Amino acid sequence: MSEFTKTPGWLDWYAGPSKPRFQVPAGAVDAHCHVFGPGAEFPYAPERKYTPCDASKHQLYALRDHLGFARNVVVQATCHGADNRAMVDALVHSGGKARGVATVKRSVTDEELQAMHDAGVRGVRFNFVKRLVDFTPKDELMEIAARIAELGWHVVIYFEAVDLPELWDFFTALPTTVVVDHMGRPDVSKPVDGPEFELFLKFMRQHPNVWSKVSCPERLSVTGPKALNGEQNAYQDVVPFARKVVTEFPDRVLWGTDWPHPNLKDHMPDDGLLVDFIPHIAPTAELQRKLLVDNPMRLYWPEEVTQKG
Ligand SMILES: O=C(O)c1cc(C(=O)O)oc(=O)c1
Repeated sequence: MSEFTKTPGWLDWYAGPSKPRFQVPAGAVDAHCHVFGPGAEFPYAPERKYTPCDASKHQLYALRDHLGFARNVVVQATCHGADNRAMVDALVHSGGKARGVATVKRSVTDEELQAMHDAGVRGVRFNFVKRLVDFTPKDELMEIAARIAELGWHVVIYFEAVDLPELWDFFTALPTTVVVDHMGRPDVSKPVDGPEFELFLKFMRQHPNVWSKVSCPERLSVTGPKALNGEQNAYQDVVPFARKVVTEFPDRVLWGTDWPHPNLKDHMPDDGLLVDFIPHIAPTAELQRKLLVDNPMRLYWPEEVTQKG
């Protein structure tokens, strides 16, 4: 029994997801997911902004197998702050089938970074979403970025679309590959060719080190329909945005379930139906293979990628 009480209104992850109709290519990577605790073993951080339900590594890997994925990238969730033990424990017990993205402070030692590297961590996450984290000074983040660059790691950034102009100079000064969570959270009620999303596309066009996760339609969608009850055409309002990114930058996109879907307020999607969303945004077998296999392998398991040509 955990001593933690969930945030009021918390939606637990969807039990008994359907089997996807879309069969992901062999070797597919779920490149954005989390573990929560379990709180009794890996307590949630005192500075957290929400208290989730537990979501263990065993449950994550059972979902991986059920959905037909081969590997995971486990991203440190903000409810664990800069205590990476639950995430690292998931990597260590994955049989080499999971890599991770950590959250660290300036005080992290070189030995701690090396230990995380040995466990499979390949990136750090900088979070600018105000409801999730307190502000970390940019000079501190830049110092961390310079240190992790030495290890060949990258930086994952999470921000809201309206904040991109203010963060632009910082993001474009980062010395590593930069991976944007959830397409920079576009407001999909605005036009796909409007100034807000154009700025995001310009960010990717002008900076070839910037990648994007085309994840979280369930979070971004305004009009649905929801990925529930067998719905095969879920989150139609997100499709033009994600498809635009996938087709324009096919070698710099990643996809992830975002399981266990922290902080959803409206509904909890059936993860099997979320997988069925993929062919709507990556319509060809080649785009699907790049999105689900080639790109995440190049970023997270480069030593397993055979050099071509
Ligand atoms: O939008 C969110 O609430 C959210 C939260 C977290 C986290 O708490 O780490 O991660 C995500 O990818 C998304």
